[in-house]
Amino acid sequence: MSDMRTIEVELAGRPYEVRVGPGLLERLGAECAGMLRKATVPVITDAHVASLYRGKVDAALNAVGKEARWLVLPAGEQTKSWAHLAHVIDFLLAEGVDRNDRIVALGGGVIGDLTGFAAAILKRGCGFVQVPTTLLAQVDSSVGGKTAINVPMGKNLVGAFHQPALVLADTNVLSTLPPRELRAGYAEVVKYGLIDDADFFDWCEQHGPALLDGDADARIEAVSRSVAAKARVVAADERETTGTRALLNLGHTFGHALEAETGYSSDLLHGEAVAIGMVLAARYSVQRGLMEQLEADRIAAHFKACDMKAEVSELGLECGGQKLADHMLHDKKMDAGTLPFLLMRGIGQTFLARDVEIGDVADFLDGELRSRHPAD
Ligand SMILES: NC(=O)c1ccc[n+]([C@@H]2O[C@H](COP(=O)([O-])OP(=O)(O)OC[C@H]3O[C@@H](n4cnc5c(N)ncnc54)[C@H](O)[C@@H]3O)[C@@H](O)[C@H]2O)c1
Ligand SMILES: O=C(O)C(=O)C[C@@H](O)[C@H](O)[C@H](O)COP(=O)(O)O
Ligand SMILES: [Zn+2]
Repeated sequence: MSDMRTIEVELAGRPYEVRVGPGLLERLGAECAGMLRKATVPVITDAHVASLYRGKVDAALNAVGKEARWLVLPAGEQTKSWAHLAHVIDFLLAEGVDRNDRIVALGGGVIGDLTGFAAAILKRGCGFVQVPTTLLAQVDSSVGGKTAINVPMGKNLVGAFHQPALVLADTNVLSTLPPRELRAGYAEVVKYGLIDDADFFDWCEQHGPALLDGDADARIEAVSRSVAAKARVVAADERETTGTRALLNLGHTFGHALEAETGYSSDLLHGEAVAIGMVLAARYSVQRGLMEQLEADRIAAHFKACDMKAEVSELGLECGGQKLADHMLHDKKMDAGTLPFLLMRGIGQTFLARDVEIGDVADFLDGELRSRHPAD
């Protein structure tokens, strides 16, 4: 398979591989055969993914003498909940899963985050394999071991760091992903360019539209470059203690507040919120005199060129800036009453600022919620 790429996540004593390329799903059994100790393999997925890929996964496991045992959950962000976590745990216990077994998370970030969290707490931790099927999950959520559910107080507020044993990202499955989901995932691709790789942002400007239109090579390139970027950050700061991993949160303090305000509904997908959040982070950086207006305009223009929303004013929210700022107080980066914030000195120059006043962010958001930008 010449298009196959392997990226290693180098964690001391616990390294694992992320394999990226077309056709990995058909080879699922063979790719992880050495890790599957029993004849049955629990596979957690959602209803959309099951309807598309259950047959392929059954065949791939049968080919190595294994049988998939399925738990099919409803699709969507609301599934990252206490109720579904309990459902997964009860299923795994009924399946007799031991600590040394590996369970499979087949789906997008919702299934990966939920299954990963269940794996973290089942018998104090069992192994799991991530088989991400959305662009977002392939470039971001399947790698790095952040697992979580949402609670009424906020996004991902209950979870654990628990690394997968292996990640298999079959880029062919992206062909069935709805265009809106593809674009949401693409926001997290652009994020890596904005954090510390201006050349990759240039690449996104050149190849992003083709990637979204179905260019298979561009997809493999984007997934593997994104995974390599994330793997470097995770290896440097696995548990987000030094500030390095916090860079991956660019746009998320704004984004999570928008998701909370829209009730984690399908009106606003995580990646859509992050795209708008990164534009807001860039504009707030401009307002603070850190970044050139032209650079922030370039980011918003790129999302618009990809038929993505870049303006918070387009969401039609009825709240003011203070309400969004209130959601931010539940951000996991909160530290003794202050909120470290990801700001930018330019494209590829993101940093963690520790002197941001929440009231100032609320005022800035008031302006953005009402504003129409010149490129609109
Ligand atoms: N753990 C992390 O580091 C991390 C990183 C980024 C995002 N996240 C989390 O990931 C979640 C979002 O993940 P997502 O965008 O993958 O959403 P998702 O899991 O809800 O998947 C999006 C939709 O696509 C469908 N789908 C999945 N694969 C498909 C395919 N190949 N073809 C057709 N349809 C398919 C799903 O059924 C679902 O309806 C959020 O909860 C976010 O917080 C976590
Ligand atoms: O892996 C990370 O670290 C990230 O921050 C990746 C984000 O894209 C992702 O949405 C993550 O779940 C957000 O983390 P949180 O700690 O803010 O919930
Ligand atoms: Zn994210």
